[in-house]
Amino acid sequence: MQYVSTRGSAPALDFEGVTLAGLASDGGLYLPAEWPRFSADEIRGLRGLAYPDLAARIMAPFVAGSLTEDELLCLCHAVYGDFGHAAVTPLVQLDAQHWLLELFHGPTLAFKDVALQLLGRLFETFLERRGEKLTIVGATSGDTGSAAIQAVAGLERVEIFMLHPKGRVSDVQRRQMTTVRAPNVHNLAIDGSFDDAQAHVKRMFTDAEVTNVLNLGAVNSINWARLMAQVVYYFASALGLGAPDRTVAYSVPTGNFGDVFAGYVAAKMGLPIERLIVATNINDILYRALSSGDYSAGGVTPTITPSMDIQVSSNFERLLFDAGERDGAAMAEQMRAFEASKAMQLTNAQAQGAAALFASARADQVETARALQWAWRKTGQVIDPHTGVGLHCALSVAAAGTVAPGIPLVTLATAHPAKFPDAVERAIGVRPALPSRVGDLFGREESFVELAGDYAATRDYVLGHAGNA
Ligand SMILES: Cc1ncc(COP(=O)(O)O)c(C=O)c1O
Ligand SMILES: N[C@@H](CCOP(=O)(O)O)C(=O)O
Repeated sequence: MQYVSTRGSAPALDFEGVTLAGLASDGGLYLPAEWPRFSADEIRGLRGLAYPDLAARIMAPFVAGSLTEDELLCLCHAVYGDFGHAAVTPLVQLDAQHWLLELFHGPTLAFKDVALQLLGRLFETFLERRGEKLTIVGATSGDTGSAAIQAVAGLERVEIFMLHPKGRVSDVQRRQMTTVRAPNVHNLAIDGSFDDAQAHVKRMFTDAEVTNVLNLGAVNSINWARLMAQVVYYFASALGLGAPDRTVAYSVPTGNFGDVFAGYVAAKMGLPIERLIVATNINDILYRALSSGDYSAGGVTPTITPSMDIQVSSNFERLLFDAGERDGAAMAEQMRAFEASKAMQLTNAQAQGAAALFASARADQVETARALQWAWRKTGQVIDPHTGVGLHCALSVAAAGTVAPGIPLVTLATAHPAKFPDAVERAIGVRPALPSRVGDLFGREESFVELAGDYAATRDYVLGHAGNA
């Protein structure tokens, strides 16, 4: 399988190449040159497989040429054998139409573990093979950071610098990052928003001062391998609900557009997905883009769903490229203009391509709290606020008839409620406890460095400390 950049001028790479490269050298994001496709019969043949076996079958076409089927299967068993639930990503029924897909049974209690546990092992495999080392720079609004650090802490060939916006992640999220003591882990709290942190990270990949001395890698969803691993749970859940003989719709709490783009990939591969609901909080650039074509970033307002406090959604570029005409030069121009003005209008082809599968809804903080109350009172489920945004949007699109009553509507439960205990307790009066597998998070000492919000501060810190672990 070959991968091409959304901006058209970076070299095409194989799976090993894109996994280690992260961002393309032209600033674009890698996508498969073409989508592998499963027929309805082939999808039917996947029914009943255990999650690790299913994962290996779904991901096989994407890794072809870089991993053998046996190597991939071995990795999948090693990664998914260790989750806190035998089904890895279990479905929970809420009522006749609504379901939750629980994605938080990994070690750091959010959906990020599903992909990052695999990515850590892919790094080890490929770096060992090449005899190379990798300096990872990442940005997090809370969950990617903890999952990535957990996945790579202690690895000999990897060093990680993780940027989070100071004071804008939950205490549990911050402690999951800053209490990990490993010589290859650096936590940086920057003045600014997640968008600022993500912009610094992307800029480093195209800054020759950095790339001339460091072999940079990415753990954010700019790394294709992240999205590839997330495609699997769309297949697992849809198969469980009757696919391919029944269509399924999904409501996906969205920030960087990675998780919902994985659903788009599943649909491209032949999974019958009725609709993908892009569920946003009040930082609603994606809601505006998908409902009116206006993709313009305002300031970021902090909310009770901090992981989705994002206004520049990295992976939206992948959709614009693929749903438009896969024209790298035009995409590069469109993104250059957006980076300068922070505003863009979708082309007709992009808007129509997106409208075929996506719908969008938004939830403010009151609506989010009401969704938590609905889940608790009607079904006894304690859900996290990000899942609450997804559930509010699922309930509202179902009420509006956008998804017909006979079609199962699955809300992705992207984090464990105990990651956001204050917001959950305020909404339903119940304080969720951390599962014991997280250990004594509040008894451990924290360590992180505080940096100013400008790019130079981050770049200089990374250049000054890389390799000094
Ligand atoms: C708990 C949670 N829900 C939802 C999201 C949004 O996912 P995505 O950035 O893939 O759109 C995130 C952050 O990525 C998250 O951490
Ligand atoms: N919500 C995310 C933001 C980064 O998203 P990613 O999927 O691109 O890594 C987080 O928790 O850090």
